[in-house]
Amino acid sequence: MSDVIIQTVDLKKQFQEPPVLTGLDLQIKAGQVVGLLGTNGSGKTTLIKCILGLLKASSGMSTIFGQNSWDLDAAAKSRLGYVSQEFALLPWMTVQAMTEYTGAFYAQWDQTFVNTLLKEWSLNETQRVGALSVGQRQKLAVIIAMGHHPELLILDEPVASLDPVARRQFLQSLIDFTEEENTILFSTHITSDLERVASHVAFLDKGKVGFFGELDLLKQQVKRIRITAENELPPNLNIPGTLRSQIEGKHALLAVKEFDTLTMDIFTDKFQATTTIEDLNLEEIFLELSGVASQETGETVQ
Ligand SMILES: Nc1ncnc2c1ncn2[C@@H]1O[C@H](COP(=O)(O)OP(=O)(O)OP(=O)(O)O)[C@@H](O)[C@H]1O
Repeated sequence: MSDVIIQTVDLKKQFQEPPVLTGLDLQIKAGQVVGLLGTNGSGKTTLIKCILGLLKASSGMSTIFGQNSWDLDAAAKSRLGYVSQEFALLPWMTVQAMTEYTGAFYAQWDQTFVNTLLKEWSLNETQRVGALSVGQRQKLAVIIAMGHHPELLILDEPVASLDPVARRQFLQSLIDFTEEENTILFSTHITSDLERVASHVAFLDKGKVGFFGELDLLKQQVKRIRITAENELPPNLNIPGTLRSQIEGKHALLAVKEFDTLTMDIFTDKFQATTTIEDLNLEEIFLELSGVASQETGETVQ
C-alpha cells in the first residue's frame, strides 16, 4: 500500500485573474503533520477545498488515498476529518446531540473519546449549539472532526477563534492524536503553534509550494547574515538564494534561503569580510519568504 496520502500535480485553480493556484505540486505522506503557511489570499483555503473535492480544480491532478479528489467514494470520505473556516453546526441541537448525530454517520465513531474531549475542552454537553461562543463552536467542530479517528485530518485555521488556554489544549490534543500516526494538514497564521506540532511546513507562494519540507530543514536553510567588509561593498553581492539585502557602505544585512557555508567562505575571502550567521524563528522565516520583512522590523544593517 502506498504511503502517499495527499498528492497534487500541476494543480491550477482560477476564479478570475490572477489565478490562485498556478501549478501546485504537493505530496504528503502518512504520519506527517503539515502546517500550511501563506499570506492572506495566498490560496490556502482554495488548496484545501481542491484537495477535498469541495472545489473543482481548473486543471491538474489532486488525490487523497490515491483516489481523485473530485470523485472520492464514501469509504475514502469516512477516513477523513475536516474543519472548515465556516464550521457548519446545527444551532438547535445540544452539544451532546450534535456529537451523537454526527456519530451516526460513521461506523467507527468513538463517543467515549468525544465525551473525554468535551470535558477536557470545557464544553457543556447540555448547552445548545446556537448559544455557544465562536471559540466554543470552533472547539466543537474540531472535536466532531476527530470523533471517528480519521486517518487524515484537515483543519483550516483551527485555532483562529481560540483563546491561549484553549489553543494549548487543542495543540495537546493534536499531539496526542498524532500518536495514533494520523496524517494532519492544517493552515494557520500562528507560527509558534505550527512549531509546536508540525513535522513539516508547506509554504504557499505565488500559487505554488515555495517550500515543502521538515521544519528543521527550513530553519537550517533560511538564515540572516551580517557582513562587515574591509572596503565598500558593491550594490549587488550575488549570493545565491538571496531573499532580501540591505547594503550600506562596508556593511550588509542579508536574508538567504539556501544558506551554505561554502558560498559564504568564498564571499568572505573575496571581500575580506567578517560574517555573522543568525538563526531565525519560523515567524521571521515566514516574513522573509513572503517578502514582507523590511527595515520596519527595526533591524539595522550594522
Ligand atoms: N469562490 C470564490 N470566488 C472568487 N474568488 C475566490 C473564491 N474563493 C477564493 N477566492 C479568491 O482566491 C484567493 C485565495 O483565497 P483563499 O481563501 O484560498 O486564501 P487564504 O490563503 O485561505 O486566505 P486567508 O489566510 O485570508 O484565509 C483570494 O484572492 C480570494 O478572493
